[in-house]
Amino acid sequence: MTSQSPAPIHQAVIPSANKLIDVDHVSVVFGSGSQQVTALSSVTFHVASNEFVSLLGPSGCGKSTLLRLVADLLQPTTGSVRVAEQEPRRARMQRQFGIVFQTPALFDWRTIRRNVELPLELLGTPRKECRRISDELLELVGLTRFADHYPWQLSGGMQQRVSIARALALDPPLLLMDEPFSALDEFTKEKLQLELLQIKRSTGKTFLFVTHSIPEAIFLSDRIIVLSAHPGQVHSIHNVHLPAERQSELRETEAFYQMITTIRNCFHEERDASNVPAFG
Ligand SMILES: Nc1ncnc2c1ncn2[C@@H]1O[C@H](COP(=O)(O)OP(=O)(O)OP(=O)(O)O)[C@@H](O)[C@H]1O
Repeated sequence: MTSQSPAPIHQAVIPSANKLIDVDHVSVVFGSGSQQVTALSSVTFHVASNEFVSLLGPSGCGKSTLLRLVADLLQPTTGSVRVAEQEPRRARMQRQFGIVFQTPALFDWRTIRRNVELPLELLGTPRKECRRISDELLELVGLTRFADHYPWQLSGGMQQRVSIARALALDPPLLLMDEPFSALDEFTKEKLQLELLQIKRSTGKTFLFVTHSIPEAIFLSDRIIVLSAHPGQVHSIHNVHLPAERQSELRETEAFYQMITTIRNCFHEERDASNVPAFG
């Protein structure tokens, strides 16, 4: 759907106390003069506690910019962002969220265990407590027997599991993930997607997940926010009406294919309207 005929945006009315993330008419403009880029224009959406929400869209539509706003790595030009009813800066200081980036960014000279324990160490957590928490998290991500290995001894998928465990170390209610699986092969990617859903079930965390993969967004999410580019805007918001318990077989079902078609059509409309490829 084009900016001339905006898609209906289906947002359930949620009391503000239940909005873990509240993005309200946010615009972001980078640079000035002839270098000026409007990365986001009047973007509004929320994420409720316990939801898994994906930001989906073509390269350059502003997905990472949105995640950075929520993570207090960037300020909006106009509009407001609230996380747990507070400014992102306060939310960060209160450790309301953990972040996982596309590249794991682990410290090569620290063991896996000590990478996971780093945020706890920085807070002065007693040794025994660090150990108890890292034991739990390494078990959660299936890396108990690699605790004393170093990052360079692990595969890319295992390294990304470590960065998920590290993001969970301070037990934040919210995980922000910026294309965490996009550098991995298809098999590892699908395995980690299943594991992430298992982590969501066992921890009850809330997720804001950036991806440009339609099947990934559908498999993982409760809701998908489709963004259009130039400038980045909310194109449409889709509830994913698939079973809460998701297994690999789901990817082969009619309902899954149908959802892929629905979302792909959003991008075809966008491309037809602008006459440029909408999705790389
Ligand atoms: N620091 C910056 N200075 C200038 N322009 C920027 C800056 N950061 C992002 N942009 C521009 O803002 C737009 C949105 O970028 P962003 O990285 O958020 O998109 P994206 O959807 O995450 O893309 P990708 O999927 O390729 O990572 C792009 O046009 C980008 O070039």
